[in-house]
Amino acid sequence: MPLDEGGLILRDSEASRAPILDVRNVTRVFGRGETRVYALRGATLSVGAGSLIALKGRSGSGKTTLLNIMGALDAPSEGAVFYGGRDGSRMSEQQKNEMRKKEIGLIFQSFALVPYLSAFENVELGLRIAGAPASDRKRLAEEALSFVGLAQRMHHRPQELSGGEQQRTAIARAIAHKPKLILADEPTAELDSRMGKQIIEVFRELVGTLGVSVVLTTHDPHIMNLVDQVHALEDGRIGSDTIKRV
Ligand SMILES: Nc1ncnc2c1ncn2[C@@H]1O[C@H](COP(=O)(O)OP(=O)(O)OP(=O)(O)O)[C@@H](O)[C@H]1O
Repeated sequence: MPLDEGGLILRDSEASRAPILDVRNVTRVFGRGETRVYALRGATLSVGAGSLIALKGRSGSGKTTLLNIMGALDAPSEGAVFYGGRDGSRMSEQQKNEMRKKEIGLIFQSFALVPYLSAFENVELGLRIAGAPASDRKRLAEEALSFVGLAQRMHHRPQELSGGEQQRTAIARAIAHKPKLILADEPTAELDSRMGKQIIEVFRELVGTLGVSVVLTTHDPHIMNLVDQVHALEDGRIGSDTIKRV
């Protein structure tokens, strides 16, 4: 019987059946008194293995807050989050850090690449932070950059790459350590529609070939047509117009 890091004992069948991420009735409140803001009010979402999911919603609807909680960068005020069956509230900060480094890949809108490092060096730095052994880093970085179609451009710095290539470098950095879950906050917002579509194709291939799950936020209706599920956030709730395509 596997003993998970949070100390919960799971039966084999339960462990394999558990969604990779389960957000249950999560409320997140910021501030106190008159400045109190409910960023999430009872949001529930389950992410199965190998799914490509979009979160949509107007500005301030709680998308980034939900993504941060999914990535264990933030914790709910009420409700529960289970990471692969592990109850987040029973995990220490160190356990969450380890999980984040090994099991989750984060991609931000602004790419967050180090400007004076090449694409390869940016990905290698990410692997170093994730604790990948030195002997594996070169191979893993090259594999990830080839996967996103940057084998020929990996020794260029971000400023010598197009917006789409920079975003693909950020994806390579997020996938190089082979996480189970990728969380991407508006990954296509700064790209034109053709490049945005290419990025979704990279995610689609990750989901199809490696069984990774991707949750992204977007305002773009074209992107929503390309994913498996679209969940609408409205005033901190996951609304009834959730569309499921699978
Ligand atoms: N650290 C914080 N302190 C106080 N209020 C916050 C904090 N983070 C978010 N909020 C508030 O919570 C609400 C939800 O914010 P969030 O960033 O999750 O929305 P969003 O849907 O991602 O918006 P956008 O599309 O503009 O990025 C907003 O009203 C925001 O002002």
